[in-house]
Amino acid sequence: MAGSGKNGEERLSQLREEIDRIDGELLQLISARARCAQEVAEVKTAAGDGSDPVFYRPEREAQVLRRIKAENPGPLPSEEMARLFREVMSACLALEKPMRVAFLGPVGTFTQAAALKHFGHFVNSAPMAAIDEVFREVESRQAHYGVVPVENSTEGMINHTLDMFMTSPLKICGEVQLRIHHHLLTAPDREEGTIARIYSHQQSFAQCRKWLDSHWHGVERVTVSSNAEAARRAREEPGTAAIAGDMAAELYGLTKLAATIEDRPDNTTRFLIVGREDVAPSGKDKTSILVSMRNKPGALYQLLEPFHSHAISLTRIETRPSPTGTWAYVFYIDFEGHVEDETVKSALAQVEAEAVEVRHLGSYPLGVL
Ligand SMILES: C=C(O[C@@H]1C=C(C(=O)O)C=C[C@H]1O)C(=O)O
Repeated sequence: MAGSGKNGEERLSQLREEIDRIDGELLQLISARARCAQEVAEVKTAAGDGSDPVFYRPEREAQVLRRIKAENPGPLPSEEMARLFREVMSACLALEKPMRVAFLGPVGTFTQAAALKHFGHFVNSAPMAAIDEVFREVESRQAHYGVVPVENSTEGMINHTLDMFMTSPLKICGEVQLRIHHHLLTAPDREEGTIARIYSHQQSFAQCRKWLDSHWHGVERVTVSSNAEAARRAREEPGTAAIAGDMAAELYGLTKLAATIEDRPDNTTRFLIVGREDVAPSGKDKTSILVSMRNKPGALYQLLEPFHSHAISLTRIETRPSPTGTWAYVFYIDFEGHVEDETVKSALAQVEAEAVEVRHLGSYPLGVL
């Protein structure tokens, strides 16, 4: 039988020697890569104007990760290979100065998981109590970037985030999607029969509504400000449970009464990365704009026609009430392409001719991870 007996032992020790040799090479190669990244930072500093130079380049990172996925020979899945390289780049970048990334907290939220997925684990992630605080932290230069949720595949748009762009000067620099798995969690010593109250965030309750109705009908549901807060309470209060994700479960040492209880198996949340700089084209980009139109017949048609005639694919259009007047509206539009593309420029010029105001919220790489 393979793997047993003297031959198996010999083969194992050969393979371990081979792994040691490869690890030695990897060590040298990763170090060589890190020295290159360090030198890139020196060049950027020398070319800059003396003010805080920007080392992080979202479009370049997207290109590196896309290439890794395209050229991955296996057997590791491309997603996993990209995640490994994500961490290598994150460590290389942190050599210069670890970035500070503000996210919608507290610690243990899905937004923190999204921030670490996008930037890797070598950034300093800073929890904020509310979406507007994330924006303020970046606007006031206390953080390099911010991460906020913008839409969920089950529950729709997060209007608070959209509305921030009406007043904030920040740019969208990236997007990241996260599969959201919810669990019913309790402190390890609790009995299932003693649970009289379930805590969670309103979005998570909505994403697990059917499951809760059929399994925990009649048990009190209490909405709190985040999943992590729900987990904290479940840890402390006897007779309670929480709906939250893996990060919060781990953080508060909770056990799963039931795993992956979301009603839809493809439950996904999309997050935006906000920052102060424009992002150069990466080759596969998306653009977000905010348009306010005059309230007249055909306004929506006039807004959409230029995208159609330039064969630009719209990925989303949302309507929000305008802050300036009753029954006036602003449209949030996401479309494929970068604002530096000629077709995009031409379509936007046409929209601008008809609109009261068009604001470019950012062009950024399509999420890779
Ligand atoms: C090395 C660079 O700087 C940073 C580090 C990168 C990397 O490690 O590959 C990529 C982009 C930047 O965030 C660069 O601009 O090429």
